[in-house]
Amino acid sequence: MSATETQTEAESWVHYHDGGIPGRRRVLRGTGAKQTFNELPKIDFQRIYSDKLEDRKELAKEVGAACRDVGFFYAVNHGVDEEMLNDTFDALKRYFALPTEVKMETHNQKTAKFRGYEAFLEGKLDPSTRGDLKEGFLMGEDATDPEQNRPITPSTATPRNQWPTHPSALFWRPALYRYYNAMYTFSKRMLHIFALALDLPESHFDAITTSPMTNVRAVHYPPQAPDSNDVGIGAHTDFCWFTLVCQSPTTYPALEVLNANGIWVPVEPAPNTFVVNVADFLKLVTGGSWQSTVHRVRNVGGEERYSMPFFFSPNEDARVAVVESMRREGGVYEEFVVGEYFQRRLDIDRTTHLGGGRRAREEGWVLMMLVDGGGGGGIEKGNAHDNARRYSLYHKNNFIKPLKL
Ligand SMILES: O=C(O)CCC(=O)C(=O)O
Ligand SMILES: [Fe+2]
Repeated sequence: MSATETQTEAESWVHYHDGGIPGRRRVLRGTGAKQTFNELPKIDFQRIYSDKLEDRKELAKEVGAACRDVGFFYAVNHGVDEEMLNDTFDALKRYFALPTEVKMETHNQKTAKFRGYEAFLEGKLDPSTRGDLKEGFLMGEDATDPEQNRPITPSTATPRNQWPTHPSALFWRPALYRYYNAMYTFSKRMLHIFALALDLPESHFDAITTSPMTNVRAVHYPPQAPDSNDVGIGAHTDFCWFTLVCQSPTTYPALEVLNANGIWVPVEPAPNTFVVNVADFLKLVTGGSWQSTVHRVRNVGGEERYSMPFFFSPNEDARVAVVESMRREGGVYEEFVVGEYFQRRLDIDRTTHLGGGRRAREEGWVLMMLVDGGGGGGIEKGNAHDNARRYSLYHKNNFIKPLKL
């Protein structure tokens, strides 16, 4: 049993953090157990490239069910070049093997958007741990990087990414850009499938994703002792629109997804597949009927592990709200600005080591009940601390008001 799980005679709870805010879920077994998932659905994505709308709609139906019931699925036959994906993993191995001083040239604390190198234990998604046992490198949308081929307007003229300049590290930028551009293109198609899954026209989200917020985080998880309290990445939900994860093939699964019974479901690495998950924004705009499911990484199989999540969100200045068809009568729905919400969540992450959770609350960030979505998360009535009731973090001045249930 890990440090994030506690046991008393009568009950056991699993603890996690959602937007920097602690939550817990009762572990349910036997007759008390709920209907929930015990594995991730595998969805064949060949149909994403079909010329026939019926094929894409059929795919969207499966995707919608997975988003509602699990919040996670495997995308198989995604069509993104396998050799390029393998080459990118090789580049990750090479990059993280570089001397620390080469990597620290681009330390992420030097940028407002947290871009660049993150050293071991600097991330701390679960404050009950000593920090995440991982190192990473974050890059993302940046109109000043010519690889992105975007018009530079005054508002986007400031560089966001940092790239190493040491000769031994020059391979890194082109390697990461090959991956970034391929995932970007795939994500745009994926967005059409999400729109269809919500019974919206395929192009519904196009207007708010003309220059989307996107990130690749390359991550290296060293092997951790199986009996330690460490985590590779602490239990959390993602704060983007959706995430695509490529994970390196380890024999023992390291990524784990929390089901409604408080059981960590392992996500086996499957060759040439993406693990796709709904994140907080998509949960938000679906009024909570799609799950942004809690997950974590514990790399206890004795192997080095590498992963490269691609995070996708709408344009920074996009104003979004719950889609019309998912609104409930009597609910209060306000628009919020994607970039503002995103930056605050980044700031909270950045300051976690410095008491970020408390500071966030002092600054007016509050935990609010979003909606009692069923499916993967389930509903746990009667316990105000239980995050299974689907709370989320919003700023009291700017964003969504609590929904009346
Ligand atoms: O490494 C992984 O498989 C997942 C990482 C993750 O959850 C994240 O970066 O948000
Ligand atoms: Fe994540």
